[in-house]
Amino acid sequence: KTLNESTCEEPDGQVECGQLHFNSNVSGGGNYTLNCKLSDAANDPLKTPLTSRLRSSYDYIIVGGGSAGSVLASRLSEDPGLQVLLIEAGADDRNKPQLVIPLAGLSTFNSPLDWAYHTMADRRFKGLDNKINIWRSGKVLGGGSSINAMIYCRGSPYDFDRWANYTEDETWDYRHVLSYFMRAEGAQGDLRYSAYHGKVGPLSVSSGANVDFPGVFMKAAVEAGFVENPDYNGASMLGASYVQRTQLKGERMSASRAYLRPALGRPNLDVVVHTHVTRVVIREGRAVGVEMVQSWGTSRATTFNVEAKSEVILSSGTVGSTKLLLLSGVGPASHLESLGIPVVADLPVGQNLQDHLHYHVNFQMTPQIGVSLNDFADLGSILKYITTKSGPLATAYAVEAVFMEALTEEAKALNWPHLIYEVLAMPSSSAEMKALNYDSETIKELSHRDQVINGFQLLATLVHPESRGAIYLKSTDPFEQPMIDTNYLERQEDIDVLIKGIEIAHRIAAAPSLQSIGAALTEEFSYSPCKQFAFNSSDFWRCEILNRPVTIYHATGTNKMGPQDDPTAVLDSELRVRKIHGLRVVDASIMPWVTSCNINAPTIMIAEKAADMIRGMPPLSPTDI
Ligand SMILES: Cc1cc2nc3c(=O)[nH]c(=O)nc-3n(C[C@H](O)[C@H](O)[C@H](O)COP(=O)(O)OP(=O)(O)OC[C@H]3O[C@@H](n4cnc5c(N)ncnc54)[C@H](O)[C@@H]3O)c2cc1C
Repeated sequence: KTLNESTCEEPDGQVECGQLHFNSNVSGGGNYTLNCKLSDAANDPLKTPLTSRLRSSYDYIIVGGGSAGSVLASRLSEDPGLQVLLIEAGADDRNKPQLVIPLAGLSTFNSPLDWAYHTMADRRFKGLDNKINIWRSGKVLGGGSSINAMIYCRGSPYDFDRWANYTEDETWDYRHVLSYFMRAEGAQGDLRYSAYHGKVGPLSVSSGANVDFPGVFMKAAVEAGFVENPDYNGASMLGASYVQRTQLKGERMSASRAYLRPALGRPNLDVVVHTHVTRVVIREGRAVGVEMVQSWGTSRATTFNVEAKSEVILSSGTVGSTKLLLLSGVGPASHLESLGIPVVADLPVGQNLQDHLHYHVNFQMTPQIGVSLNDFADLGSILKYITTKSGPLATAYAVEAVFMEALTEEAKALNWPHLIYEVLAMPSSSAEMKALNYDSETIKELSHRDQVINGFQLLATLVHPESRGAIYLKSTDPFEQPMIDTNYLERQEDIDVLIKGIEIAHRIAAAPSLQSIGAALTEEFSYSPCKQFAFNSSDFWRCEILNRPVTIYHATGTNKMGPQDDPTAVLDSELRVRKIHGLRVVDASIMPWVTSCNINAPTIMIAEKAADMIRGMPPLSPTDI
């Protein structure tokens, strides 16, 4: 069945455009094809492909048009006196309905719009195919913000005060960064009335439920001891809240859509896509430009060099920026020497890797309320979305509420959660487990989940991991994926927090409101690798957690900023690469510690703040509420 008419077209005739396919197998319903005419499908003057119109030099070259790069390109090009070039390895994001209809973003996984980085095998992760994780990562304008779950969460004030303390730079404290969060934000609905939210910024943030489901969860959370919190980005993070989403009127608001698109017509901003930067050119301790390879459609790859008069800014994401620094001779000397790369600066690039992991606790329930798995792809939902831009297709990948829990009195006083529960209004399925790279044996053993039509998941998330991983190069080939040693769960403390998280998830499910709708664990048995342990014992959960750790794609920290005298820091607090002139990193990799929540909002804040630093403007005045 075809539901609408398409006007979408890709400039190079590549696929991905205009159509979305929904398969509603569970309900026995048909296959639906949605041809989209999108409100944002304007004829923006994006320059594709790379042409002779490119200049030989720019004041600023930004590598990577993701969350941070989109903000920087927009803010720096506000100054008509500056020539700015933004280089993106992935595709143009316009005319792609899967990047607009919120739930449809899931279809980008393992597509050409996803770098799909493979981590190194870890023999402890027996339930994962080849014992690896696959890190989703947007290879498209907007980067992660074009494919992410759209949860808008800034983090705890303490996160930023801790950064400021460590870097000895007070402009990173909460009061200062709050001004940048607010500059970025264009709050919608009730959020507009809060003093903690920005009203006129480009990044739209919406709140409120899309399905009937979460009301009962909020009630259950309160019964289980959480306070109801109207705004986790407000006075306190802790408690149970409806999720806030980077969306406008039911459509995804990526950083590209918010920042880059309105800037595309500026004569001083050039943007190229399908163009992969292979190296930063560094001469006599100064970054003077970049080398890049362009491959467009079937055309032959071409190598170009472009010069930077002022700075090269790496916004290629935690994996991409780390890889580029290493390829350019900036990194641990012994590692670079082992690959024969001349050492330009011996710095701890790639170390301090941190990520957020979670454990899915799966529940079934009697089908009295809310949505079922069928509802996410059925004709009713599609029509609801088309007519009202709401319903299951508008959810943040089915996350409708979040509960945040601090485990100690000290953390409670700091407003600093140890655990976050994302409440997923959807039961697990083989398709989901496959996307998480569970191995076929595990999927087979858990295949009874496919029979659960009404259910939900509590994603217990470890917020402050103690374990640290690292990223290295496998070779000097710029197109080869790097080695990502996640080192997940190396520290017992991390496992202990997740076990506690599972306990609390059970407590929430035991609350009267959820019991009244028949909430029960989807499985109460030990699957093969953990059979030697009694179900529900700590050893059992430890085994489960270690067997298949699941990331929520929050890799950070590999190019951390720090104080001048700290040999573990790659950048100074103005995000300049130490020992090199004219080179900065501005993206999620700069965080010394991962924030207490999802990382898109803080990455956008970092780029907003960096734009002022780069332009030599004073920081925004602190906000005191
Ligand atoms: C599936 C998924 C779900 C997520 N859910 C959420 C969520 O709900 N809420 C939240 O806050 N965060 C979420 N995140 C995390 C968040 O979106 C990212 O951490 C954030 O986008 C990182 O921004 P960045 O600018 O550091 O990097 P990116 O946004 O990844 O940008 C890097 C850009 O650089 C480009 N690039 C890389 N290498 C090169 C090169 N050599 N040459 C040229 N270009 C290059 C990439 O293609 C990309 O466009 C999620 C992430 C994923 C993948």
